[in-house]
Amino acid sequence: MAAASSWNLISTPCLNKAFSASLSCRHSLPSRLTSALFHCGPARTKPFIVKAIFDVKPTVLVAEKLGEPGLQLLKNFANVNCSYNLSPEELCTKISLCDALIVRSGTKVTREVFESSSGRLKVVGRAGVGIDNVDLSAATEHGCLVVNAPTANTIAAAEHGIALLIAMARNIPQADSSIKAGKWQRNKFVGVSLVGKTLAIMGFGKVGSEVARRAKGLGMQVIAHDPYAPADRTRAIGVELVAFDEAVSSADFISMHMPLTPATSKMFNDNAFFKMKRGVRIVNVARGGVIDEEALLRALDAGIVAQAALDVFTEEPPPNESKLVRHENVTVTPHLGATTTEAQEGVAIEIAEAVLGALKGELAATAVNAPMVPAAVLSELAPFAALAEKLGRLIVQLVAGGSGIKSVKVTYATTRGPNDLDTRLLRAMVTKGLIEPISSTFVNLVNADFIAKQRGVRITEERIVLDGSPESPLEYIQVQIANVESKFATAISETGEVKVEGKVKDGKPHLGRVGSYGVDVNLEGSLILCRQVDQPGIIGRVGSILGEANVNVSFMSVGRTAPRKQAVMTIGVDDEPTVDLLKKIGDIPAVEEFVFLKL
Ligand SMILES: NC(=O)C1=CN([C@@H]2O[C@H](COP(=O)(O)OP(=O)(O)OC[C@H]3O[C@@H](n4cnc5c(N)ncnc54)[C@H](O)[C@@H]3O)[C@@H](O)[C@H]2O)C=CC1
Ligand SMILES: O=C(O)C(=O)COP(=O)(O)O
Repeated sequence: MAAASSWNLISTPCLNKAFSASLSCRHSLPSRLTSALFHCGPARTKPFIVKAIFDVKPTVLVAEKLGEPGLQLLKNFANVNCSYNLSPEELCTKISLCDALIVRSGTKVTREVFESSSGRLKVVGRAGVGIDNVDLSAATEHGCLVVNAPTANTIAAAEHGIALLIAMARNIPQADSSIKAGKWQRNKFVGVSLVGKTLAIMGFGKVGSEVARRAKGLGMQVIAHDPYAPADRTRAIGVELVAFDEAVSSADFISMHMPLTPATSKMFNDNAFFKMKRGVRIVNVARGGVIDEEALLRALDAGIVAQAALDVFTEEPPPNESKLVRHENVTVTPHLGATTTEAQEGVAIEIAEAVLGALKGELAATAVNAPMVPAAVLSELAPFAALAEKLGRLIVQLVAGGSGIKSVKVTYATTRGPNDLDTRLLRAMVTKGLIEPISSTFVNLVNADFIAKQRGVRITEERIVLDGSPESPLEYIQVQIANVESKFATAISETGEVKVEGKVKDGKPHLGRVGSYGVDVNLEGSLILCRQVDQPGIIGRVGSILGEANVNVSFMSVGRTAPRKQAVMTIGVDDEPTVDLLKKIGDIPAVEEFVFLKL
């Protein structure tokens, strides 16, 4: 049966030259999958679009054991090739014939895998949560979507954490081995009680919070450390959010539940063990790499750590001779956190649906590097998406710190009815533009809403319906932030919000209004916005200050209320002016205020 599908991906890659070149070539593939790839622009903030038409069934390579219900779903739509235990070379060979790949934690999806796919691989499905075994940058650079199954194994992992906690505290694995070896050692295996003890949950996400709930049920005092968790979420289940040092120094038990990232890699090192209570007990069902395993061994030998229970290891499987694994105070399981019948069925269905949805061009809710949107919507909205992001990026820089951004309104002026204008992409792009300059978290189009919510930013949308031909999806987009001060008072509208408005002009994002002032500039490079008394010579003076400092002006526009009253000058600059240079502009007597903005 022929399955036709169009496939589209928006992302924000750092495009290098080689990548640009590889994106713009056409691939001639055995499955008659044709792909056309084109850029909307070279910058990392601009989306790129991938479109592929399947005229035969897509092929899905399942490289690790997946639950049967998921396999059945896949088989209804795709050719499914289950090949387990592939060597890295075998995976690279097979991948060039596959449109999607499904893995668990045991397969490393490296840059070489994406390179070997020669552009055919469109989706990688991680049948589980942690995506540290997938090279996300390489995936994005190769226009490949990565989706995961973030919810179905939460309870299994939390239950395994609790199982390890109790088994460790009561020496169950050691006692089991002892009795099977023909011994009866009732005095050797004296355990420790959990009730009343302090458990520090490191990483208060889905698994961490479920472990916390269960530990409270066991009568433990639970504290948590998570730099990104909102305090009201921890408070809701009676858990106190504390700093890292406080968590590790006051805990009797520590349980890891953060992802493995460059920031969490070897977070538990000699320094961290040094701060811990003597006799602390550690559980790790997150990732081996969050612990410096050699440091843990030292801490065990020194008696700082009394016991450890580990489901995960830096290298899996760990070397046979691993001193850590063989340590008498260490309990180990072979990465079993997600391995229950229920979780594996759930994960298989969750990942099969995500991969199939992606192959069909649907918006992927569990995308970890980029979302998918229908082809037609995407190509039509691409320039407006770039505009939306630029407006977000611009307005957030106009806000003066202190009061926090809580309420953002995005207004779309359109001739289209609600069913003919899908604004999800535009809202996500405004959000991305708003959040990225103020957040250390990487924001992609999928997590943008979530991160905004996490930061307490409410984004509302409104339409202004215009008369006219619905040929163009939008006339203009307005973004307003209420209840904040502005660094540039001119940006405050008559109704008191910081406001910017833009449109797409000649296919490019264009700024049309700042506060109540009309302006007329392309949204590219960097901008100086300057309000001055409208009088002869100001433009020339600003121009020569910039010129003398070798700052190249790309464009300039002036909007004014009335002759000789106030005017707003917008200057596009190719180079970043120094603070001293900006001060010179500010020192011009007619200049009332100015702001420098990076787009
Ligand atoms: N052993 C197993 O079989 C399983 C292991 N896992 C591991 O558990 C991890 C957590 O899973 P979920 O709870 O579903 O993910 P999640 O994304 O819901 O939670 C992760 C939490 O870690 C926090 N975090 C990030 N950086 C941190 C840092 N530097 N310090 C403290 N907290 C930090 C995040 O803010 C987030 O709240 C996964 O990334 C995966 O590696 C998950 C499922 C099964
Ligand atoms: O979901 C996760 O992050 C896990 O660690 C589970 O891994 P697995 O799918 O069992 O190899």
